[in-house]
Amino acid sequence: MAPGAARRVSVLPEPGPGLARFVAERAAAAVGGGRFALGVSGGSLVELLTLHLPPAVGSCPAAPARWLLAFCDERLVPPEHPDSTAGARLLPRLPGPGPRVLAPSPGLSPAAAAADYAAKLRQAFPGEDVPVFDLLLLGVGPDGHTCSLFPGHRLLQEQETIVAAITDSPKPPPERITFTLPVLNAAKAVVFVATGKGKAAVVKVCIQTPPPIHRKPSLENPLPAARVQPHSGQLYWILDEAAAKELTIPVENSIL
Ligand SMILES: O=C1O[C@H](COP(=O)(O)O)[C@@H](O)[C@H](O)[C@H]1O
Repeated sequence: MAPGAARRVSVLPEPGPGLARFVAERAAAAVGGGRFALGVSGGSLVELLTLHLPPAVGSCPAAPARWLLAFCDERLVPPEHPDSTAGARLLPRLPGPGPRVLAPSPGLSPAAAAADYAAKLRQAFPGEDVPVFDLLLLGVGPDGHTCSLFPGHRLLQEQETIVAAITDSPKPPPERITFTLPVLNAAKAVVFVATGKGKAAVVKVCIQTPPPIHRKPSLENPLPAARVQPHSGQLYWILDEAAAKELTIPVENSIL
């Protein structure tokens, strides 16, 4: 952990409703100061959100109309493709009026899509070198990737760009764009969500292996998800029992 950063690990029988309530509470707290900037990853997480977020955020002051919703990574496929996160069913299900959505523009090359999305972010976060999200919701793959940052990939070293293009993703589809670690680590709060026994081993490595603070991180270690240590924000892991089954540390049974 970065000095000063708080981390909580919660194991819930059904993470979806707890996660949705958590997002609603964060939204209600943040909109007092203006808007609620939320970043969402893809994969199983967006499916959980599609089911559980809409009923949790219908009422003011958590209402999505005051949100800025962005995608932490996106697979470069047409919006109607099942791999598209922005094209997933979440957005139409949120109660209206909907959030302001920042999504990568379809039909561009990976490099152009990354530059275009970075420009949209810069416009939405004026005056901030690195956009500071109120909350980022992230997943983790069984290999330890998060967003489209994969183990051993050179993008883990990226410090200048806020959105990077990847054309050799080991997980299909190969062309994607992704927030870089500086954006993930600038957030006020980051929540990792992992479910299922296929995530148990990587969850244990990410949560229980201390970061090698005594030396510059190598390409291989720590895993991408374990490199997310918000500088001054909070870090949460929300797990179901299967994903938590290899943990040997004390965990909480609530998130709020
Ligand atoms: O490819 C991706 O994978 C990760 C993990 O997805 P999951 O389905 O195993 O939960 C996801 O967080 C990321 O956004 C996505 O592009």
